[in-house]
Amino acid sequence: MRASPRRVAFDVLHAVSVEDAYANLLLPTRLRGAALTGSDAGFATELCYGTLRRRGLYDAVIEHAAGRAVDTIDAPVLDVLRLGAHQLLGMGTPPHAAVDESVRLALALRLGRAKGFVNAVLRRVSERTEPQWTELLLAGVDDPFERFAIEHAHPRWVVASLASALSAQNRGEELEALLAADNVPARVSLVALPGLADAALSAADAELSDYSPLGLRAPSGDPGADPRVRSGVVRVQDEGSQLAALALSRARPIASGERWLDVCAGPGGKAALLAAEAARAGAHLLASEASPARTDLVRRALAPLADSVSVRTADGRTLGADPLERYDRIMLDAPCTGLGALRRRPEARWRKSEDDVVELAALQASLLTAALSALSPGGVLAYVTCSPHPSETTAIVDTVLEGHPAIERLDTADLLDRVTKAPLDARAGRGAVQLWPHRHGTDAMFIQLLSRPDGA
Ligand SMILES: C[S@@+](CC[C@H](N)C(=O)[O-])C[C@H]1O[C@@H](n2cnc3c(N)ncnc32)[C@H](O)[C@@H]1O
Repeated sequence: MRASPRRVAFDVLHAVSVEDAYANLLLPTRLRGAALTGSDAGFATELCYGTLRRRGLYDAVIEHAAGRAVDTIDAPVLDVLRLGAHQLLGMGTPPHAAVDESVRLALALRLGRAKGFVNAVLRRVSERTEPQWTELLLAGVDDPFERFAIEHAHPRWVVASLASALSAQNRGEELEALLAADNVPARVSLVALPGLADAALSAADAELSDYSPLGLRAPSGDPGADPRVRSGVVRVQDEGSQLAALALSRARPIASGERWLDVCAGPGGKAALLAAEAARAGAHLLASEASPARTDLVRRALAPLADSVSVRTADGRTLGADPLERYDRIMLDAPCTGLGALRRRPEARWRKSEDDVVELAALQASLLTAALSALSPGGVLAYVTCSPHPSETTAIVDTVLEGHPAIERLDTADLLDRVTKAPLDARAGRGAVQLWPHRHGTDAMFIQLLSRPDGA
C-alpha cells in the first residue's frame, strides 16, 4: 500500500528520534519509496522538517498539555504528538483534521492503546494558538537567551553561541533575525561546474545567484529531475559553500601543475567545484576523506572529473609526516557542529551539545596544524566551517597560528569580494569572512585563507 505523507513524515521523524538518522538524507529516499511527488511530497517535507526544527517548542507544549514530562511518553506516541502539534501550531491545519489524522496515524502504527491519550493531548494543544502557547511558556522567564530559545525553538546554548559569534562582529542586535532565518527552509541553490556546465549560466530561464559567479537558484520541484543535475555537472550546493571553494581556487592565478588537496572532502561538494577549477588550469586535486563510506560518496561526486582527480581514504591528522607530500592549495573544510546550517539540517540543533564543541575544536586544531605542515612555500590554505561558533572559527585559527609564526592571514574578505558578483560585506575581523543566513541567504560559513610565504 502507498504510504501517506503523514506516514512518511512519521517514519523519518521516528528514525531521527531513535536511530540518529539524518532527515535530509532519509526523507528523499522515503519520498521516492512511497512515490510521493508534487504537493504530497511538499506536505510530507514541511511536516517532517517543520516538526524537527521546532521540536523543543512542541515538546514544551506537549508537556504542558499532557501534564507529564515528554521523556515519560513512549517514543512513537511522542512523535505522533509532535507531528500533530506542528500541524496545529505551525501549519494551520484545522483542529478536527489534525487531531483525527493523528489518531488515525496512531492506529495505523498499532498504537491503539494510546488513541485516547493522543486525542486528549492534541485537543488541549489546539485550545491555544502558537503565539498564545509561546506567551504561556515565557511567563516568568527572565533570562533573555532562554526567552529567545523558546520563541525561536533553539536550545539555549545555541542561542548563546550564536549571540557571541554575532557580538564578536558588532552584530549582536541581529540575533533575532538570525534565529528567525534558521527556521525558514533554505532555497535550493545550484552550482554550474566551470568548463562542464557553463551554458547553464546563460540559459534564457536561468535565475542567477546574488553572489556566486557560478550559482543558480533551483526552480521549484525536484532538482534531481534536471538531467544536468543527474549527470553531476550542475550540482545542488549552498551558495556559501560555492564561495568557500572559490575563495581558495581564485585567491590567486593558478599555475599549471599545481597540487591541490581537499583534506575533509566527504561527501564531495566543494571537491567537485575545486576539481573543475583545477582541471581548467592544469592543476590536480587529491580529494581525501577519513570515512570509507564518505570516500565512496566523494568518488561518485567526482565521477564527471575522474580523469583529473585522485581520491583516497586518509586521516587528515597524519598530514605533514611525509616531507615529499606538499600542496600548493589546501581546502580544510573541517568537521564542525554545523550551527551555520540549521536551515538545512532541521534536527541538528537538538542533537548537538556544548560537549561536541569542545571535542570538535580539538579535532579542528589538530587538522589545521597537520594541514599547515603540508602547505608548500607560497601555498594557500582555506580553513572553513559551516559553523560561526567562535570556538570553532576564530579561536582555532588564533590558537594554531600561535605555533606557526611564519603563516600569514590573507585578507579573505577583500579577495572574495573580487570573486563575487556583488560585495558581501562579510568581514569578520583579522581578514576572515563570515557569511550569515539572515544577511546573505547562505549557510553561516566561516572562511579564513592562510598562506605560507615563499621561503618559509
Ligand atoms: C564538513 S564535512 C566536509 C564537507 C565537504 N567538504 C563538502 O563540501 O562536501 C567534514 C568531513 O570531514 C570528515 N572527517 C572527520 N574527521 C576527519 C579526519 N580526521 N580526517 C579527514 N576527514 C575527516 C568527515 O567524515 C566529513 O566528511
